[in-house]
Amino acid sequence: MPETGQSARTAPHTEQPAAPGHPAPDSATADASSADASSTAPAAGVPLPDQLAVEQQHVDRVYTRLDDELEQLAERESAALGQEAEDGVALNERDAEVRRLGARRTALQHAEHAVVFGHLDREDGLSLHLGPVGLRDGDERLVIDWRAPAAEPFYTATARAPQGLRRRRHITIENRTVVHVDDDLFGDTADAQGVTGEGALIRALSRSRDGRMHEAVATLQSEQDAIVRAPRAGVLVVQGAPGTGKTVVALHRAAYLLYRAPEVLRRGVLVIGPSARFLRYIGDVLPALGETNVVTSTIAGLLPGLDDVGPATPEVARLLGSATMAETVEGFLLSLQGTSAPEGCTLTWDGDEVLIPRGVIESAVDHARTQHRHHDDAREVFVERILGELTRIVADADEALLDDVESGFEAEVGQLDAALARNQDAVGPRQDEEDRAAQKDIAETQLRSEIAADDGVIQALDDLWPRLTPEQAVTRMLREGLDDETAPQLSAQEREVLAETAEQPWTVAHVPLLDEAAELLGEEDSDEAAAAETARRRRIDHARRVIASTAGVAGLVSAEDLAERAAEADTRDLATRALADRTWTYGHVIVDEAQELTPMQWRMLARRCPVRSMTVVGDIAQTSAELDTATWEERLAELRTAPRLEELSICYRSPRELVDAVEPLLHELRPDAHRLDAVRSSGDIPVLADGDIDEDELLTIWAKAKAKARARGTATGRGRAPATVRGRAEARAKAEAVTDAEAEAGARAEANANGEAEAERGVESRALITLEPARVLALLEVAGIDASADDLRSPLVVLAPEAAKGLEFDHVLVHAPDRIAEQKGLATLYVALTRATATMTVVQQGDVRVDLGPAWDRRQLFGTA
Ligand SMILES: Nc1ncnc2c1ncn2[C@@H]1O[C@H](COP(=O)(O)OP(=O)(O)OP(=O)(O)O)[C@@H](O)[C@H]1O
Repeated sequence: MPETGQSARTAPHTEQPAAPGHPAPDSATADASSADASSTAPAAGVPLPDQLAVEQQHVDRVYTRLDDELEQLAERESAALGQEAEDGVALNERDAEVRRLGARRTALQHAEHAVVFGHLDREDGLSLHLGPVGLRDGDERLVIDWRAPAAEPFYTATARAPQGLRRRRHITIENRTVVHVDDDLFGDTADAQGVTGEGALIRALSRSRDGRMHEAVATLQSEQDAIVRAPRAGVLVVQGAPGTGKTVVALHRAAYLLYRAPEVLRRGVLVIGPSARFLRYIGDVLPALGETNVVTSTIAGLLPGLDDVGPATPEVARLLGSATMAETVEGFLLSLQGTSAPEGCTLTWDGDEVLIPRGVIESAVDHARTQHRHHDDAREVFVERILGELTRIVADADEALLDDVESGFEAEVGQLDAALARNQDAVGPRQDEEDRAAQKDIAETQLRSEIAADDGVIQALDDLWPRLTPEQAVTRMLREGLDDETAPQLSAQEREVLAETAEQPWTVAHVPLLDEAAELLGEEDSDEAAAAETARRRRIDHARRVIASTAGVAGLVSAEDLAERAAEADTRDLATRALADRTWTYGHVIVDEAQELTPMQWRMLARRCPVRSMTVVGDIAQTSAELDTATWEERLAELRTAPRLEELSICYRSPRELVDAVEPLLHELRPDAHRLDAVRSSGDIPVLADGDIDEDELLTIWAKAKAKARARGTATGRGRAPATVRGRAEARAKAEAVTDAEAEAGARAEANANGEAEAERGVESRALITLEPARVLALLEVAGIDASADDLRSPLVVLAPEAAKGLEFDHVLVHAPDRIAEQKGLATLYVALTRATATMTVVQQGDVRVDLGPAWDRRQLFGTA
C-alpha cells in the first residue's frame, strides 16, 4: 500500500521562486499515517479528504484512454507493417507511418507511470490537467502536453503574478493510484517562499538513482522552465554548478523545441555529450517525452567511424584544440596546391622531357582557386588547365618538329607540289584551311586523352596537386607540414610532439582536424551521400514544378521546404540519415559539459548549425586542467556570435551538507561564483577517512555497508517528507550515528556476504571514483563484490574521475583526492566530489593537502570511529 498524502500551501510570493533548502514555513506534507493529513488546507471548494478521490476519478479516465490508444496503436502498427508496398515511394511512406506510430507508442508507454502530474484551476473556471503527453477523448482534452502554451503557468505562476491561476496542484501517482497532491493556492497574500511543487520535487529527488536520468516535467522549476522555453534563435549558455539541473534543462528544451518549432523538427536536434557512457545515462529522457528526431553523439561520433577513439594526452589536446590549428590545416592544404621546382615541373612524354613552366602552373592554381573553394573541386579545374597546357606544348613541339622535317625536304616538296598541280585528279582535291584546323582539333583531343591516361603524367599531376583523404592530409600535415611558415605558433618541441601522433591511432583531439580537412577538401561522405544529394536536387526540382502548377501554394512554401517534407517520408529515419552524413545541418544543437570543448571542436559544431541555434550547458569550474579557464564568451569565440548567458543557482542533486563541504573547492576554482543553494538536507555529513581502500578490508566494508544502508534510508525517512535544513550539530550527530550504523551493517554484511545486504542491491546506486579503476575492480572481484566500469545499472560502478562527468549516484566514495588533484587537476576532483545524491565518503592515507574546508566529518579510519 503506497503512502498517500496531501500538502497545501500558499503560492510562492517571489517572481522567481527562490531560496530553496528552506521550505516555506507554512508548508506541510502529510502521509496516510498522519491523522490530520488530508484536512489541513482548503482548496478549490472541495473538502480535502475527497481531493485524492476526485483526482483519482480523472486519472482513471485518462488511464482508460491511454490503454485504448496503446491498443489501437499496436493494431495500426501491425496493419501498416502487413501492408504490401507497391513501389519505393509507398515503402517509404509505410516506414514513416510505422515510425510515427512507434514514437507515439513509446511516448505513451513512458508516460504510463505518471500520465498526469499537474492540475491547474484557473480564475475563469477552466480546469486543465497536465501530463508528459497530450491525450484527448473525442473533443475533450483529458490531458494537455506540458509544452503547450496553456501549460506554461504551471511552471511560472507566482503569488505576485498568478497568471490567472486559482490553484496549481502537483499530483503524484504510483501504480496508477494518486498518492499525493501538493497545492499552491493563489490569491493569498501570505509571504511564502520555496520551490514550486515542493513535496513532489523532494519525493522525486529522494528516489534512489538507477543509472538512468529520468524526465522531470512534473517538477521543473521556474528558473529552469524559463530556459526551456527561451527563444530558439542564437546561442544560449546555461552556466550552473554541479547538480543544478543543466542536463535536465537542456534535454527538456530539446523536447520543447521539437514540439513547438517545425524547423527544428524538420532538421532534428543534435545533443552532444562527453562520453558514450553519459549518452547512455541520458538516453531515455527524450524518447520518454516522445521525441525521436534527436541525434545524440560525442564530438568524435560526428565523424562516422570515429565514435570510439580515445582521449589525447593533455598536451596534445591543448595543442590540437587551439583555433590556430584551423589555419594550419588550411595553410598546409594550400601549400600542396601547385608546388613545383622554381623553373616549373618537368615530366616525360613519349620519351621526351617536357617542362611546364612555373608561371603556367601558378596561373592554373589561381584560376582553380577562384573557381572553387574546395580542394578536390579546385583540383579538377587545375588538372584541366594543366592538361590543356601540356597538350598545347606537346602539339606545338610536334608541329615544330614537322616544320623542321618539312624544311629539310623543301626541294622535294616543291617538286611534289608542282606534280600535284599538274595532275590534280590523280591525288584528289586539296584540303582547305578549315579541314586542316578541324583535323588539328581532333588530333589534339586525341593527344590530350593519351596524355591524360599516361601514368607518368597522372603521377606528376598528383604531385602537383595531390588527391587526399582527410586522414592522409592530416597525417602528412602532422608529419611534415608543421614549420615556421605554416605553424608559427608552435615551438620546435611542440611540433615534434604532434609529429609523433601522426602514425598513432586518432584521438578525440584529432577529430576536429579531420573534420576541418574533410570540409576543406570538400569530401563527399560516400556514394550513398552523393546519391542522396542527387535525389535531393531532383526532389527540389520536382517541388518547384509542384508549386508552380498548384494554385495558391506559391509564396506559402519554398521548394526546398516542400522537398524536405517529401524527404521526411524517405528511406531511413532522421537520426540515421543525419548521423551518416557529415554535412547534415541541424535545427538546434545542444551541448552538455560544454566547458570541455576546444575551439576546434566548436568549429565542428558551428558547421553543423550554420543558423547558430544552440543551447550550451556547462560549468566553467568543472573545466579540465588542459583547457584554460576563461569566460564563456572567450570559450565560444569560434561560434562568432555573442551568446546569451543564464545561470542556474539551486542544487537539486546533492544535499545541503555536501554542497557546503565542497564550497571551499568551488571558491578556489571560481572565486566569483555565487554561493549555491540546495533543495534538501539529508543529515549525512560527508566523511573524510584516513585510510587506504585495500587496508583493513575497508573497501569491502564500504561496499557492503552501503548495500545495507539502503534499507535504513527508507526506514528513517529519506525519501519521505522534505527534510528541513537542520542545525549543523544535529546533522553531525545523526551522521555519526549513521556512519556507525553503516560500519556495523558492513561488518554484518561481510559475515553474511550473500545475505540480506546482497538481496537489497539494485535499490540504490554506488560509485567508487579512483585513479586506478582496474586495480579496484580486481580487488572487488576477489572480495566477491559485483562491480562494473561501464554498466551504470550495476550495483557498484568503478570510475576514473574524469569519466564521472555528468553522472550521479546515491553513495560515492572518492579515493585519494590529493593524487586526483595532482594528476587530473582540482576541477576534476571537484567533479568527483559532487556526484552524490545521498552520502559522500573520501578516503586517503594521511593528511589531505587539498583544502576541503571544515564541513567534513574527519575520521581516523573509515567505519571504525
Ligand atoms: N526540476 C527538477 N525536478 C526533478 N529532478 C530534478 C530537477 N532538476 C534537476 N533534477 C535532478 O537533479 C539531478 C542533477 O541534475 P543534472 O544532472 O541535470 O545536473 P547538472 O547541472 O547537469 O550537473 P553536472 O554539472 O554534474 O553535470 C538529476 O537527478 C536531475 O534529475
